[in-house]
Amino acid sequence: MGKIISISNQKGGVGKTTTANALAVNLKEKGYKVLAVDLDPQGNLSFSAGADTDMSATIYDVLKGELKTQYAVQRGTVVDIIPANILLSSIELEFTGAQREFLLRNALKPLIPLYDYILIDTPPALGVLTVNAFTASDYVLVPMLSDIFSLQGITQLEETIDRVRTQCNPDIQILGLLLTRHNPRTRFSREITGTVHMISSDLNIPVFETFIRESVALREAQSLQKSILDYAPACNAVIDYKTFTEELLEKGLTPCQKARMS
Ligand SMILES: Nc1ncnc2c1ncn2[C@@H]1O[C@H](COP(=O)(O)OP(=O)(O)OP(=O)(O)O)[C@@H](O)[C@H]1O
Repeated sequence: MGKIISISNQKGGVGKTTTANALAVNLKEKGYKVLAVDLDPQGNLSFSAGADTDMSATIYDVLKGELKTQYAVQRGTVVDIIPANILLSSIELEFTGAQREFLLRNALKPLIPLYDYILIDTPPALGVLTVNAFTASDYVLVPMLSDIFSLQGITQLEETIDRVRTQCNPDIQILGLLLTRHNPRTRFSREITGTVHMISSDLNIPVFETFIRESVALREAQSLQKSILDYAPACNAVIDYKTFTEELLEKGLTPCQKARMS
């Protein structure tokens, strides 16, 4: 049975999409069957994975109940993906009924036996889409920048996850905080890292030992819709994401049973 992981932080531009893409590529490289789900109306993960978002079905059609989930899966240039486009932004207004938090969870159920990992890229907000992602997920992974604004949002994120745990998904676990675009050599970064550790121990959320350094090659690979492992295997951030994937797997993120190959 596949494990579902939301990559989430309500702050924008902290590396959610990049982490979803990099983790998907690395897990696939290790032989796992991986599905990426773009739940961000900006559709950046869909673009970087080489998915078509104009003519093909998207997660919006699935959540509206107009299409079986399987039919929205595309074989992207990087991994299998259910894409998103801007239409998804109307979900907040369109879905006002009871049980609306469970739409994604119900939609993904038939795919769980087919994949080892399902990675959900969430939008930079704590609205109905993110709550749907948390309700569907076994785990949440929180990328963050080493800056003060990122720190301020962590408590609010933790409260939202707590609320989902109480109301919709008692099993959800926070995997930890992943520092992205991090430069440990500046004094400021070191100071912030100290504060991150303080907050994380207050909230009982681990910080990953691996952090991700800044590498322009990541941006290039995304804009060329290429796998980061093919495009720039030796660049710092790509090496860091590989190490991070190992750390994640070592810390117990193993699927219950390898998915059957389709
Ligand atoms: N380690 C890195 N090195 C260099 N650039 C990076 C790195 N991580 C992310 N970026 C770049 O930073 C920008 C924001 O990253 P990304 O889109 O992954 O953030 P996000 O949290 O998903 O954003 P949003 O909240 O808008 O969805 C992108 O242009 C991405 O290519």
